[in-house]
Amino acid sequence: MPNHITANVTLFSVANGINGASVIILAVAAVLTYAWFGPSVTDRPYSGFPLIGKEDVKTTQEAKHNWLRSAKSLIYDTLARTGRPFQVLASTGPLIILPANYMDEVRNDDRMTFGGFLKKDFFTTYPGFQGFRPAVDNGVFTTSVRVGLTQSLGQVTQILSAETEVALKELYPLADVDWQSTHFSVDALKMIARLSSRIFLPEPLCHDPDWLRIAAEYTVDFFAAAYALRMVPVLLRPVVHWFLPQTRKARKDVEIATRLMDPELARRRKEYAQAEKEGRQIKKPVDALTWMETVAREKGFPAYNLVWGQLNYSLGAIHTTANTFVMAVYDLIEHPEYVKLLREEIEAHWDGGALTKSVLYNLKLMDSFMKESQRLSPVTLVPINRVADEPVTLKDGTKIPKNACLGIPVTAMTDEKLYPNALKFDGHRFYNMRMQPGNESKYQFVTTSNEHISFGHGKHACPGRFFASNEIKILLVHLLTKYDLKFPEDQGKPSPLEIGVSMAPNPRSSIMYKRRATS
Ligand code: HEM
Repeated sequence: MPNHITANVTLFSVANGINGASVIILAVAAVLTYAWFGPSVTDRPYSGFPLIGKEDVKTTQEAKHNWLRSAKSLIYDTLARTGRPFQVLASTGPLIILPANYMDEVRNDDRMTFGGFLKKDFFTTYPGFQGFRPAVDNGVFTTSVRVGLTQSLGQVTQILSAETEVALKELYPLADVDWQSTHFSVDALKMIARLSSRIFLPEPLCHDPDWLRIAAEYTVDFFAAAYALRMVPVLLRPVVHWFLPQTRKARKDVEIATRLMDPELARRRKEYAQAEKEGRQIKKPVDALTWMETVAREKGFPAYNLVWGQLNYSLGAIHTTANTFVMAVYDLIEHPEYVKLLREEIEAHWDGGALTKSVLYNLKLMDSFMKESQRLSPVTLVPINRVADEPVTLKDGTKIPKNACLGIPVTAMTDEKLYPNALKFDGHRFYNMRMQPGNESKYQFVTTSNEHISFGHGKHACPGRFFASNEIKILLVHLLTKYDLKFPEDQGKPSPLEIGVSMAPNPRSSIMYKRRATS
């Protein structure tokens, strides 16, 4: 403490007859109170961008809550009115929103990084948050998805299909009975966690109920912990993160995942070391542990943490795919004419035997249907997120300060100039565009563009989208051929829960299902 302050404190305590301990307690309380309620440096808006969403509220906290409640209208209304960059106070602090026409400039510019965004927003240095460390620390995780997972798609399609059959039978077992009700988004999360784990981890670990719980829940626990910690002033986070129930839960998940995976990792290390000693080639299992281990060795990261890598697979793959799948199923129920058309398409290309990559490729109406569903119901309103690692001046003179967070929202996906009748669901939209000469690869579910950015676009476009596409198609094939679906009489298509920029199906909403007589 500087001398003059110590002197003043001493004088103050002597004058008031308060002992030293009380002064220290009072001083700590004052610092904590200031830290909690005082303005935070990280919440200070950037210069040069109008701040939207704080006009009618007094405090930063209120502005952050306003963003959580009304992100969609703040983005759409402001861009419709001004068409210009602006900033909001997101729960993470100020966030610059750039209109869609900045896409070309941002998507491949290395000065604005996706890893920087994860690092800044998700506390990757605190225990419990290690699930995003792999995506931030080095390129091993992303390369393992881009190369290992994508190249294995042919090999894993049949495994996914067989696992889907078993999972569906277990979840919806009853044959020859009337309509049953279920919370479909909860089931979908279980199914995607199970299918993805079947590919990412070896047996029997992939079926371990404790692991399956982590695979489905770590994302929720992780984001809940991040939200809770963001509400704590920056100065106090290094201490408070040890005590919040949400951060403790995330830490516990990482502990359990480590305990579950350690024996398998130790077994593999021993086996590979022995084989190397004997100069023997071994056939490694096709799973994410192998993909990450291979890339880590090639890139020179022998101490790469495969448990954290596996958690990163869950964070990236499971909720995103489950939510996209649920939205597609809701759209199917809302547009039953497509149930008939998609069943006909499946019948035309699949004999009920092995479900191959090429069968999935030929399901072009299903592909279009999924893309249309994702266009109107993306899992996030801002799929492109970056942090500027240095000051950046864009072509029109817009200056992005160093360390600023920026995002590009999905507004182009409902732009009438790009999509006639943009708000109307048209399952044939992309099928018809794809059938135009020269367009075969332009409008597939996995194709990214400035006009369809649900998987991002450019350098960081989601490398897991090919796998996600196959997983969703396999689920739809089995669901459509084996079950009839409808909404309960008293409930239409459920609206998604909108929390900030996240759009998630409401877990309380139900659908009805009935096993088809022919299945
Ligand atoms: C429907 C499901 C999915 C959606 C909607 C989705 C969406 C996204 C988005 C919006 C991005 C950021 C792109 C950008 O900034 O340009 C992204 C990145 C990424 N996704 Fe996905 N994703 C999905 C499934 C998956 C799956 C199954 C995996 C596999 C593990 C995965 C792994 C990744 C990785 C590694 C990145 C970072 C890429 C990079 O930094 O270059 N995603 N995803």
